[in-house]
Amino acid sequence: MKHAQLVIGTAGAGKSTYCSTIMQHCEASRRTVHAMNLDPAAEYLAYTPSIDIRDLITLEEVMDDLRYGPNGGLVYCLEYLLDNFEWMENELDDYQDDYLIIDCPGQIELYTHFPVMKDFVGHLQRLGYQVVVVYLMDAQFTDDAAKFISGSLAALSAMIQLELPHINVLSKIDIYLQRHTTPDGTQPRRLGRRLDRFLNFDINRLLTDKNRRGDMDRPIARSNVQQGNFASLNSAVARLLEEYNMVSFLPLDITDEDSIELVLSHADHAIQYGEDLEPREPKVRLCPAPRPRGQVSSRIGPPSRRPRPSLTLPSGRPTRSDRPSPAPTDPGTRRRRLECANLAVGTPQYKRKPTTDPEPRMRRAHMFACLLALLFFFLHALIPLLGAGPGPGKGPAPGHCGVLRGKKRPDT
Ligand SMILES: Nc1nc2c(ncn2[C@@H]2O[C@H](COP(=O)(O)OP(=O)(O)OP(=O)(O)O)[C@@H](O)[C@H]2O)c(=O)[nH]1
Repeated sequence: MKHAQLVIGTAGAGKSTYCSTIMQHCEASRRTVHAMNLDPAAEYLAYTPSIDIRDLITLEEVMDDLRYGPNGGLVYCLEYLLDNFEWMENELDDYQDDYLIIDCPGQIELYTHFPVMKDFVGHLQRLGYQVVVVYLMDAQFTDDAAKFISGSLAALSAMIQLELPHINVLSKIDIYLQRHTTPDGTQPRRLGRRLDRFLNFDINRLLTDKNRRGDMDRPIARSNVQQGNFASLNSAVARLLEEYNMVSFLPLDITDEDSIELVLSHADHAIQYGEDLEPREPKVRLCPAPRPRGQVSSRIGPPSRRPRPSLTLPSGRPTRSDRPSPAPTDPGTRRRRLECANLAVGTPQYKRKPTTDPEPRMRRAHMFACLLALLFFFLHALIPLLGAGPGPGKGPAPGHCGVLRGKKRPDT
């Protein structure tokens, strides 16, 4: 199974930064990920792409040669890519089984109006790729409820147009937190709750909350949502999105490893990444030599499963480097744990023999049943002879002396 993330979003939302952040994060956890740049106008990228549309065509060439404007030129470049998709197939051949992160251009109409991106995804799917869309929206959109609603509608529009598993991400949370932090380093008490309303699209609260001065440095601007000619339309659209639970967001703070992991794990889950991976064989020798105390290889053990982080606000959480390292374990305990781990993965030399072999037990039960049957048979055969005495019609044959029980043989 092949997997890919299609990273889209408004211009400057942080798509390239997201790609580079995810790549670094995966590299650190020894996961192979390759980036593909689909922006023919990109001048600077924060990562090194393995596949780059600029190797095929650039916006500059199109604008110079065909005298197109930047937006028309961009659409032309992507259509040119689709017309020459064999080039892309050749490029993809080098990364057959790898996870791809595809950095897309920032023109939102490519996902909401034109069919080019949908066709591009169709080609990928024909090659066997499972694709998830990661839609990025800048956290500064939360400053204004109207802006936020229109950004959410754009996300919804892309979701409907592309018809793919879809994740919405509120990017640049680090900047958002910084902006709301006072010079003495404290954050307003309501900051988390305020952000939560956007993440869960609790627009009802956004529209009805009183913006008391002093609650926030920057109160949510609601004026253009609740006033003017479009107040009812705005409210209706917002309530529709909220009631049908169509849009929600994950926070992304690129300075917080847990936040990055949260977004990545949602994306992985959406395309079932990792479910077809074979658990790696532990590297253990068949007849392990006794290890000196305290030298236990930490690589041995069952394949570790990353705990799925809960969907909580990243603010104020310690980063991975801040967390205290676990207390050292004594070598004896570690050895016992290692043995347990090896038992759990069924390493041959540690396979425990069943304490009782089932075969002899079965045989014994079988013999016992036979004996019982024989005894039963003999009892049935002997009882009439021994106990019953001559009954009517069952007496000894004439001339037979018989056995007279309890009676003396009459003297003759
Ligand atoms: N502090 C911070 N800066 C960010 C973050 N994401 C992006 N930026 C900055 O925002 C600017 C734009 O980011 P890009 O990653 O180039 O955005 P983009 O969406 O790829 O831009 P286009 O491709 O032009 O649409 C750059 O200066 C980044 O350094 C973030 O999470 N935190």
